[in-house]
Amino acid sequence: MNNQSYDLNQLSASAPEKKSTIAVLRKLFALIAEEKGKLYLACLFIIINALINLSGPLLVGYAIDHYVQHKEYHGLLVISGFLLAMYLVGFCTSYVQTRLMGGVGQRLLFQLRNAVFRKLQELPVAFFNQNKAGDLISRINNDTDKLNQFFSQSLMQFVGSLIIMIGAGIFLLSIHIELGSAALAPALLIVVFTKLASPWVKRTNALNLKSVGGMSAEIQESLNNFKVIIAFNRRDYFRERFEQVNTQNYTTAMKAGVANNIFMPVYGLSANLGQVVVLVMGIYLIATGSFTVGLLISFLAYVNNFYNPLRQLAALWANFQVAMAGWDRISQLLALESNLETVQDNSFPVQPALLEFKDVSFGYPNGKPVLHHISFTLERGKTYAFVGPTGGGKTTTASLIARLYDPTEGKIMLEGKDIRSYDATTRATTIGFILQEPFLFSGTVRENILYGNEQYLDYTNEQLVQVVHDAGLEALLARFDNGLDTTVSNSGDSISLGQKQLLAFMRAVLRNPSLLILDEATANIDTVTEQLLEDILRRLPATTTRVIIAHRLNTIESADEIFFINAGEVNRAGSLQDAMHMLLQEKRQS
Ligand SMILES: Nc1ncnc2c1ncn2[C@@H]1O[C@H](COP(=O)(O)OP(=O)(O)OP(=O)(O)O)[C@@H](O)[C@H]1O
Repeated sequence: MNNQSYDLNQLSASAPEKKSTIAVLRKLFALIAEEKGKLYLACLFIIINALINLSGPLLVGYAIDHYVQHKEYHGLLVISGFLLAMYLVGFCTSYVQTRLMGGVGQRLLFQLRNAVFRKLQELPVAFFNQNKAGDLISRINNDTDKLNQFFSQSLMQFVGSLIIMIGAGIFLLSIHIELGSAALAPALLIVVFTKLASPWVKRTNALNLKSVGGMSAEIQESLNNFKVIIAFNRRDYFRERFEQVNTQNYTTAMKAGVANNIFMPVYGLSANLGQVVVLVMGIYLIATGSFTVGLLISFLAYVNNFYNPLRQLAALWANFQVAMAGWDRISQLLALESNLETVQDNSFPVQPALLEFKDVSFGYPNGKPVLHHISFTLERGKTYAFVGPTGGGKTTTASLIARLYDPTEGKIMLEGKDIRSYDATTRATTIGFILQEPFLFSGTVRENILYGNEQYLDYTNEQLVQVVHDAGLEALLARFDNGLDTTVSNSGDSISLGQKQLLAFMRAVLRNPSLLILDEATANIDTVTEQLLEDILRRLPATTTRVIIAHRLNTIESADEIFFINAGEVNRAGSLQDAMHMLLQEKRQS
């Protein structure tokens, strides 16, 4: 039911997206819909530029046949002046077009990165469990930039080259249909080759982007764990692993390089074939008197005008395949939907329990079941303890209460209503969760304790200190040298683990939740401070329900009820002694 896989690498392997190029381009253009005006203007300039390029050879041919051969230098000067003016206009339109498209590409990049980041924020915890941060960063940074490069640098060149090519083709056929057809014939070779080679080029680039993502994930993992690496002297091991992914990246990049350059020689060969055909046939036609020298020069220039853009198209086509491979990786991510959907629950429960598990089962995606048909209730104002052996399922149960995941079977009711019917904000204000490994943001103590709490955002430090005092948290704040202004850097790495837990505790208590879950929240705190936390917990409003997960049984002495969680079951333990007994007796089976 809710065991959807979010592993992007697995998804791409099992269901490679098959979308037409036009459909993809349409989707991308929709992202920059407000840039339409600029796109049209850039298109207009590129058309002007193409027309200038196309009319050049015709004028040159005309000048040779009418002025050079008859030695009419005035006419020649006029045509030369005209050509110069045209090329200057061409320079200006080309410059403006490049600037316009540079902006469009950057805005597309901006929109894409926003869209990907927004999507990341919508996705459930299961998604982050199954994907490596480094690979996601690579998708946001690297893959989106491939699209930017195509849009800002290649797209208009692509359009321009196409127009010049089509125009030159038309001129060639209209000047002399037989000679024109002969000149264009080698282009068929290109069409067939492009059709055959493109899927391979795209695939090779996709593999390369994937290995860039893999390398980024490897770097991220070793940077995150550098302390363990140094402490265990595992530098060699990580160096080897990095060398492995780097070698893989090198190999895929080399293959992508070959693939991206494969079009160039074939296109060059066709262009040369075209020139040779025209030269041979053209000289023959001049000899038979059915063609002029001026026309042959114009003709050769148009053959150039046809094949040069084609050569450019070879490079641009490769860029396009890279961009499409990048887009596939981005669109896989954008297509994911959170499986934590919101449901309607219009019931009006009378005096419901604060929280109820109704026949709940749960297992992680691709993992074994963790909870089997669990039912229990949590009443308002009571303190509950979850105990059990390591890996027994305590954190999983707490994560289900906070709706980090949905049950695979059964229902969880919050205040008598399906927990899935609450919006994320209401749920987060009702349920406070202090995680086993609290995460802090770089900033100050103030910013961290007000994280996700709109209520006190506008308070001055003095007012906030008063709030902290009223909540009985002042002794905790005193553990930080500069109080609210103490700097927390490196995502909390600059302070001790115990201090991190204190901050997470303050953050949760200040939100005044109806249900506060503490998952091993005091594991790194000294006994005196722990006593302090217990006092603070006791002073929470009488209606606040507390769920304490702890291995140290003394921390749960004050619990009203103890649940023993193990082997997929949740059982009432009765007293602390019972819990102790169960812990000693039970072998972990889950
Ligand atoms: N993100 C995850 N993906 C897959 N399996 C997981 C995940 N988190 C936990 N598990 C598995 O679920 C089971 C229960 O884990 P859980 O963290 O709930 O245990 P716990 O009782 O809280 O343990 P501890 O006391 O060590 O914190 C374990 O077998 C664990 O391996």
